[in-house]
Formats: sequence, C-alpha cells, structure tokens
Amino acid sequence: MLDIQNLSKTYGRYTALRDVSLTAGEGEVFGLLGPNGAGKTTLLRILATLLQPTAGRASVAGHDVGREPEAVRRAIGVVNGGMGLPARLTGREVLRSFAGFYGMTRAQADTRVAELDAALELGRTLDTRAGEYSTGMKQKVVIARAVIHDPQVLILDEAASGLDIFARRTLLDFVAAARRPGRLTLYSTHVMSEAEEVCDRVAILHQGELVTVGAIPEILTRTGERTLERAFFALVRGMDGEATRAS
Ligand SMILES: Nc1ncnc2c1ncn2[C@@H]1O[C@H](COP(=O)(O)OP(=O)(O)OP(=O)(O)O)[C@@H](O)[C@H]1O
Repeated sequence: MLDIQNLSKTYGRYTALRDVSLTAGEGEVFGLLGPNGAGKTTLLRILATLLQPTAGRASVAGHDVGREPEAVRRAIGVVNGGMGLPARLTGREVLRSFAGFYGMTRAQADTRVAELDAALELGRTLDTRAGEYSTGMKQKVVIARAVIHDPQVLILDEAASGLDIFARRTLLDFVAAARRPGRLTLYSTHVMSEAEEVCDRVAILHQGELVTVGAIPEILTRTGERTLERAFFALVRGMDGEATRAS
C-alpha cells in the first residue's frame, strides 16, 4: 500500500527529509512520529502529491506519486491543519459537494453521509453552517469530507491537535475502526501516547531522518523502555543535545 524508497527533500540548503525508506501494508494504522520539524508534514505532502521530492520515489496504493499523481489523489483522503470549510455551507452540503467531485450520486452520497454520521457522531454539525462550528465540529466534518469516497489510504496529519477530549476520543475510535483489509491509515502525530493507542507500526523521524520503524512492542523491547516517548529519547540520544536533555 505504501512504498517509500530513499526519499529526500531539501528546501534550498535545508534538508527536511534525508534518505527515508519504509513500507506499510493494508490493514494497518501506521504512525509517523517525531517532534516539531521532524519532517512528518513534508513526507505526507509528498505522498499526497502536493510536494515534489528532491530525490527518491514513493508509491501509494500501487501508484507512483511522481508519475501517476491523479491516480494517487483518487486513492487517498487527506486531513491536515490547513483545511478550511466554506462558512456558509452546512456540513451536509459540504459532504454532498465533495461526494459530487468523486462522481457519487446523491443517493450514494446520502448513504455515505449516514454511515459517517454514525461513525463520527456528526449529529447537529450536518445541519449547522460551518461558520458556527467549534474546533471539534469542524474537524469531524473535515475528516468526514476526507473519507467521503472511502479512500484506500487515509492520511491524517496531526488530526487530533486542538481537539477536546470528546472529539479526540471520537477521532481515535474512528481511526481504530478504519483498520481493515485493503485500507491503510497514516497517522502523524508528535503525541507519542496517541500513537501507542491507535497505531500498529510506527516510523519515528527526527531532524529529517528515519530513527526507527517497527511494531510498537518490538520498539519497546529493542530499547528496553516502557513507553514510546522514552524509546524515542533513548533512540535519539546523541543525535541532538536538546532532545536528550528533555529525557
Ligand atoms: N517551504 C519550506 N521552506 C523552507 N523550510 C521548510 C518548508 N517547509 C518545511 N520546512 C522546514 O522543514 C522542516 C520539517 O518541517 P515539517 O513541517 O515537515 O515537520 P513536521 O515534522 O511536520 O513538524 P511540525 O509538527 O512542526 O509541522 C522544518 O524545519 C521546517 O521549518
């Protein structure tokens, strides 16, 4: 489902990603972890065809991000911080219009909206205008919009940030329920405990480099630590003075 080979990205003289290779399979919730500036967003933007890599290649759902960007875009749903909603439209109108972009009929759209209402507890957000939403309501509709076409690969970039505990719980339960054959969820976060709860395998990035990749219990065993956060500090010790101080 995801195959990344020797991917690098530089912004001028700054290297945001350095020679990253990893794979993830169907049925997984795969975590992308690392502190601010680790390169998570850069990597996810390359996978979403929003950014060109400087070197290396990546394929998503069997399609090369450089050569088949349209096919990649049809196969993915993306949630990132920069997504607004049209203030004057209700949640239902937003979701229906996105369903239309993907060629779904009104009946198909309404069936899917009902499914997402149940899964994400959209409730009154469906008939409230987006301009009146709380952060949690907005994020739920943004997530519903990203999965309206039931994408093979769902990309969530810091999707829980800014959510209260209720909205966060709904999101984490939704991600856990999205784990099924033929589907992959990429879940990026700097909150390691969130990853521990929902992810099967994780890649830890630090300063643009892949520090480790593996199943969470395997990483804990390998580092002899109790939590992913402690494992992170153990793994990056020596790479960066600031990170080691915080441990
Ligand atoms: N367009 C750009 N021009 C120059 N530098 C950039 C650009 N975009 C990102 N960077 C730098 O690349 C590094 C990686 O950024 P990126 O956003 O990928 O990290 P991140 O792991 O997602 O962290 P955060 O959680 O802070 O977004 C950062 O140091 C950032 O300042």
